Amino acid sequence: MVVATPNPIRSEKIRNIELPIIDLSAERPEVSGLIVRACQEFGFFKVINHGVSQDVIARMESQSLEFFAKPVPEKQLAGPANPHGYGSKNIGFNGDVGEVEYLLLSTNSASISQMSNVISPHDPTPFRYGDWNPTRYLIKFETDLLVVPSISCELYFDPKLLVLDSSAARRYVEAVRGLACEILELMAEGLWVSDTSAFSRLIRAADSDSLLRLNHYPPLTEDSDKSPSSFRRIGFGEHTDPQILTVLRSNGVGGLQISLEDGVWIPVAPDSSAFCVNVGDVLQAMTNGRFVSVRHRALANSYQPRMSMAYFGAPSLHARVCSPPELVTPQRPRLYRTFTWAEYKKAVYTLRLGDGRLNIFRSRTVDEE
Ligand SMILES: C=C1C[C@]23C[C@@]1(O)CC[C@H]2[C@@]12CC[C@H](O)[C@@](C)(C(=O)O1)[C@H]2[C@@H]3C(=O)O
Ligand SMILES: O=C(O)CCC(=O)C(=O)O
Ligand SMILES: [Fe+2]
Repeated sequence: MVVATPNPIRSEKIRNIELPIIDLSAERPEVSGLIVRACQEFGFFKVINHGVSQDVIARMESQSLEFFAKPVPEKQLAGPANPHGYGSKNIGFNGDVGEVEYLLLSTNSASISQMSNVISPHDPTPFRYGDWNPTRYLIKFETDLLVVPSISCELYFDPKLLVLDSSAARRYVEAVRGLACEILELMAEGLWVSDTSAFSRLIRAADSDSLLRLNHYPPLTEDSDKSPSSFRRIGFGEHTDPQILTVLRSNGVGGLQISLEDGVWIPVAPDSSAFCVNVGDVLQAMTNGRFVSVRHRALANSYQPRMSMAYFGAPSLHARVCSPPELVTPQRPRLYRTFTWAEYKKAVYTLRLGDGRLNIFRSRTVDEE
């Protein structure tokens, strides 16, 4: 007798709620008020009229598509993800898996431009510094794909970024970082924090630890198991984003879901004119719990490939995370102790994808501070 196993995803409750869509071209006080409300209620919202040029987005999307369309052995030259680089199915270092392949890149502009200076298509003697190292990386300039040895030298750089046209990636990162800073300043204004750069300053820092992640969720293949249980697959399991703010775009294929109450998932409709923005753990801590870092996940579509591009705005490793004074009051005592992003990141990478980490940083009692 064949016993049908219920698909855990299918039996979950799904509720259709439209996330707030905030028009950034509206009046500033109105926009900041709407953003604050969305971050308190949902931790997620969409922005339209965001000012990021369609051309910058289109170039980055086509780079991303081009990368994922390459044969696996070529993509693997940019791996393994440790944590930066190309990864497939394995997420992080603690056994998490999903139906996703990805490229995780540091956005540290100093390191990118150092590398571009070292390897320049117009420079007849491109490799000027350091000793040769046998590791091979894919380096792409304009339309040429070269496989060259990387160099190990005292300058820090992330050669894996160069699997993409570095100018497309740099422009995209600059544009989304600008958008993230604008949103963080609107948040500070809406919360009546007098230092309106208190949040944005952290991701503007030249040594900020921000990341760009390109995710590709392949559909089922011709020879895949077509039983009902294989139809809706977990692409990226449930988690919260550890950083300050995430700015995400996807192609027209849905899959992102957020969880507001236990067991109820809310699908986020794909929208090519919008960016989806969400509060990260560090912003929950910095707002002293006013804003919520909400659990979310991505399902892989059975028929169409989903692609998403996420910018994670993070502080620099040594930056201290604490709430501005206006957000700590006798009625709302400090919820989290001060910590550095390096400390938090260490906890993130020690734990599993779905583990909560902010609780480790809760203030014990006000007296202990
Ligand atoms: C399993 C893991 C992957 C992750 C680091 C972690 O140990 C727990 C958090 C994961 C996450 C989720 C949001 C981002 O995609 C990410 C880059 C991050 O900062 O935290 C990933 C990490 C990763 O894939 O390296
Ligand atoms: O692909 C998506 O829509 C979500 C990806 C995500 O949550 C992440 O990369 O942290
Ligand atoms: Fe996420």
